[in-house]
Amino acid sequence: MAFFHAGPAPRSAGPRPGLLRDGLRLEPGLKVGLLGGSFNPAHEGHAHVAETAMQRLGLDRVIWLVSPQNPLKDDSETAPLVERMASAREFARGPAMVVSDFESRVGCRWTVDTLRAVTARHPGVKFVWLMGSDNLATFHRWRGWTDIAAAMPMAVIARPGSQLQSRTAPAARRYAAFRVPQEQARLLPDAAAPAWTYLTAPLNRASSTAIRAAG
Ligand SMILES: Nc1ncnc2c1ncn2[C@@H]1O[C@H](COP(=O)(O)OP(=O)(O)OP(=O)(O)O)[C@@H](O)[C@H]1O
Ligand SMILES: O=C(O)c1ccc[n+]([C@@H]2O[C@H](COP(=O)([O-])O)[C@@H](O)[C@H]2O)c1
Repeated sequence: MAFFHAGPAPRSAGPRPGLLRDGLRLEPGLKVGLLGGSFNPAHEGHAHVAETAMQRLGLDRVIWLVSPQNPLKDDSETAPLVERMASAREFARGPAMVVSDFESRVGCRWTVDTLRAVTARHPGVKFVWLMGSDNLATFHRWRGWTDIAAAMPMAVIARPGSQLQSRTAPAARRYAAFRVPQEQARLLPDAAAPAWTYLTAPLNRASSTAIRAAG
């Protein structure tokens, strides 16, 4: 199957830059996971999330969206974007993983804006938002969180230390009726938002905070 079509973007996509550089575009119908993160630095936990989602959801691609700055985190500890892009590339192994500076190029910091920009630029692509369960626990504090949930289906990957808290979080309760059992996770990319699933993969303990503390 051809994943990418090289050449000019179609008229319907407009002239605006998309998730990929170099004149490449994502074919309509592709199932694409979006893994937003600070990657400060990247680590095996990110590869674990991306690979788990790829396998369990049957994704064609996972795009690692390197955030210019998490709006809820202190920026004094954030390494320059070029360093975090390079770090993400070290762990995003294989042709199905793509590291993107889209948010920096289009000037988005808030995920709700990013998802609007992404879906407008890539009509017909089946996107799924990916995140660890620590982020589900605090998801209700994100700007426009109900709009994010309405923008595309979401897959949450279990992370040590946040599993119980995330399962009882306001977002989990609000969208309980739209939860797809993990045994049926392959249906998620074709499901209508706010469908979501919670994947209890084997756990991975890696964290950027621990790496920074050790370094
Ligand atoms: N070990 C892990 N297991 C599950 N999800 C993870 C893991 N590590 C990171 N994630 C998820 O990957 C995404 C990007 O994470 P991020 O770049 O913030 O790394 P982090 O290790 O959480 O960083 P920090 O410790 O600085 O907060 C988030 O959705 C986060 O929940
Ligand atoms: O938009 C928000 O309100 C918001 C609040 C917290 C985190 N995010 C996004 O969540 C993703 C994971 O962030 P992080 O720092 O945990 O890697 C990343 O894409 C952030 O931009 C987004």
